[in-house]
Amino acid sequence: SRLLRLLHGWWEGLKDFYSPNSYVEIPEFNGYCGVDMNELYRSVQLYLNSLHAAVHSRRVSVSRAKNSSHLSYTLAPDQTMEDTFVGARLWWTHNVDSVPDSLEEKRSFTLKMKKPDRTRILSDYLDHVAHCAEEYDSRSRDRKLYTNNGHGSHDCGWTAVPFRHPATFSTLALDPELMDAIKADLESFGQGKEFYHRVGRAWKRGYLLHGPPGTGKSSLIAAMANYLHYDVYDMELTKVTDNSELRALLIQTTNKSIIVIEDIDCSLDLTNRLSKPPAAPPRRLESRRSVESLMEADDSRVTLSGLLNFTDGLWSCCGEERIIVFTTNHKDNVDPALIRSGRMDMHILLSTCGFPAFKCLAFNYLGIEEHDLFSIIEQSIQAGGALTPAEISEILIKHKHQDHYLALKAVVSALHLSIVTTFAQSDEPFEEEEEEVAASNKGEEQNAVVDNGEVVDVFVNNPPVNDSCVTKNSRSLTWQRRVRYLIKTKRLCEQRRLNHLL
Ligand SMILES: Nc1ncnc2c1ncn2[C@@H]1O[C@H](COP(=O)(O)OP(=O)(O)OP(=O)(O)O)[C@@H](O)[C@H]1O
Ligand SMILES: [Mg+2]
Repeated sequence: SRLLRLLHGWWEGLKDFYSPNSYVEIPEFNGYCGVDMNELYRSVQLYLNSLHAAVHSRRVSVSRAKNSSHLSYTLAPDQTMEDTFVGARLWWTHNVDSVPDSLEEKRSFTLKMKKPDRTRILSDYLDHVAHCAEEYDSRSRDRKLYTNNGHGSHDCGWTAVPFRHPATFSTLALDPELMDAIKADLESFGQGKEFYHRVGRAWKRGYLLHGPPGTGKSSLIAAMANYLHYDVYDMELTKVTDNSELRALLIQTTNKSIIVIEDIDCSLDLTNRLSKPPAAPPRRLESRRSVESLMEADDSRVTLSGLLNFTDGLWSCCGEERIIVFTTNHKDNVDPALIRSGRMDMHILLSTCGFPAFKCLAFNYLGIEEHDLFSIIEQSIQAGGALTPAEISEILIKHKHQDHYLALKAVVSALHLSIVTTFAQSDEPFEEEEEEVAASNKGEEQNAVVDNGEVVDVFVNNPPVNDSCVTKNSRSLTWQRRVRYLIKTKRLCEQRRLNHLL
């Protein structure tokens, strides 16, 4: 049998010598006994999957992992698929051999190419394969949403569920300039590997999202995760018992992930650092460090300094491609140390809906890009109508089976109510000129006032929906004046009523 093997070897060598082709084998496992997984094998598998051309070859194996939403295609055993690279043609074959006396199989890919191509392109081609595979893996893998629900131990503090939030940048109603800025920032972060290494910074970035409830902070986080194909770690700070648990949680997070701490000002008493009673003077010559750690030991909760270490201490660099996002409704309540630049690199204010953002919502919810009422809505927003995207989407959902006119009219009413409420709460004096305009504009409103004094409600329930109420000079100003006039009348009515009561 030794002779046979020798002859076989010679025969193969001879064949190789005269064959115009060259072959490269990529086994699934390294070494003879096969214990180490060969990374390249997996890359080739992903690469062929990414080409999707595998689907066109005669036989493919299709599989789906449990809970996954993606099908994965692989070449069936002994099937061949063709690829091209810088003008060369290459053929991949998947080999599956059964191992004698065992249930296991020996798998490998064979790459066939013309002999001259081997020296010319092989190493570039394999780099290309690895690169495409990595890209494909990060795009197609199922992402996870992790949370520290308090049941986990230090070994595994996170529990995961599939992350399938549908928010994307195209469904998000945002000021277009802000949206572009955020996207550009995320993109340059995602491609910044070399940059961060070159300048000696940890490859991470912090975003502070602030703004009133319902302006899309959580939705933006989901859109960011979907945009970059990152996992999300939703950290519930109140469930973390102490700083060391915080660190343990940090270490367990994977690369390419967003770590979120919502309502940062509510989850931690961030003033504790400033309002802490002065520590008793150290009795002996203790080092400053140990005094600090004693102070922290007092309250075994997570402290501000623990959180600062979390965001940019040495341990925060234990991985790469991390984004940390804090959200808050009141930026002023957050300790400045926590959000100084370098920790939170970009501060994003999400506020009430501007007109472009409204148009985006109207398109998403009603499927319309233009409508007669749009100009009225634009004017009302300019005149100070402030509704959050959440409030507007709520109105649009409520009316989604009705006429577009009714839905938009409801938005106009809500905007006017918000203007009226804001103005009514302020006690800005009216200017002379406005008084005059108001006087000259007396009309239906006056009648309404005479009726019962609830002029504002009349106005709000019957918003003027065409240009008839707008003078020719300046639309938005007239709107504002009109509203202010009404408020003034309402204030007067209230005053009269109060006087009457007195
Ligand atoms: N900018 C937006 N674009 C589209 N939809 C939005 C936007 N903002 C809010 N919404 C809608 O309003 C709902 C609430 O938004 P979200 O949870 O993102 O607000 P939030 O800012 O995180 O509020 P909170 O401060 O209360 O956590 C979402 O379900 C979303 O559909
Ligand atoms: Mg939220």
